Amino acid sequence: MRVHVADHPLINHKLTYLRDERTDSPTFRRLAEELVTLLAYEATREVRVEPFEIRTPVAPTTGIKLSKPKPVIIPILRAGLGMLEGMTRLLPSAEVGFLGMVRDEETLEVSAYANRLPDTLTGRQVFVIDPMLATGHTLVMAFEFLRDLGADDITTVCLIAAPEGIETVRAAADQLGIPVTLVVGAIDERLDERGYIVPGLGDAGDRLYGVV
Ligand SMILES: O=P(O)(O)OC[C@H]1O[C@H](OP(=O)(O)OP(=O)(O)O)[C@H](O)[C@@H]1O
Ligand SMILES: O=c1cc[nH]c(=O)[nH]1
Ligand SMILES: [Mg+2]
Repeated sequence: MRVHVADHPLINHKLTYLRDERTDSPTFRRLAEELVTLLAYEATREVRVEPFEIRTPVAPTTGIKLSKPKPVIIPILRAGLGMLEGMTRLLPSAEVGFLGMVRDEETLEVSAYANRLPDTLTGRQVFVIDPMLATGHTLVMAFEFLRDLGADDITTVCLIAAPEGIETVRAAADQLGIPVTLVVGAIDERLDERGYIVPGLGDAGDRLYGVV
């Protein structure tokens, strides 16, 4: 698994405000969207393109356009929804699938409650978006769903990751035999005893949408 940490002052500036416990929900949502747009720039560096003949007002020229099949963006609900708008702004022609997953706050085990994905993912560029990679259990289960649909090219975009979770996801990607790229805004210090990222930002879903 390739890991790319987007080290950029604008990203670090926005992450700092996102982390700040004084940041309210509307501002948190705006920052999450802005951050994913910046990270998506890196995550789409290898998006597939093909030559495209055009004519400018001055002369004919060959440019490029995104090739088919269209990429697929998969937000992991709830918190991944907070990154969807920013991602589709950069890839407006992408299709969008959905995975709903929640981790048990006590056991940290994950369960899936929603699954609406294309019939096949073979040959498609798949972008999984979820702000937090903590233990990695959520992403591992997501990869298993995607592997069952034939996924062979996955890029995951996260705002913050814990080192422990990255290693878990790396091992799972190797075991599943799927080429995975992880693009992340920051790798934090560690997980605490409740499975929260330290310093992190708390519960991303709650901060985006309130406690349910
Ligand atoms: O790496 P893990 O330890 O699996 O944790 C990461 C997951 O935890 C959060 O979701 P959560 O389960 O809180 O659901 P929510 O998005 O509905 O709040 C987050 O958005 C990730 O999906
Ligand atoms: O720190 C964490 C860990 C998991 N999920 C979150 O939203 N935050
Ligand atoms: Mg949550």
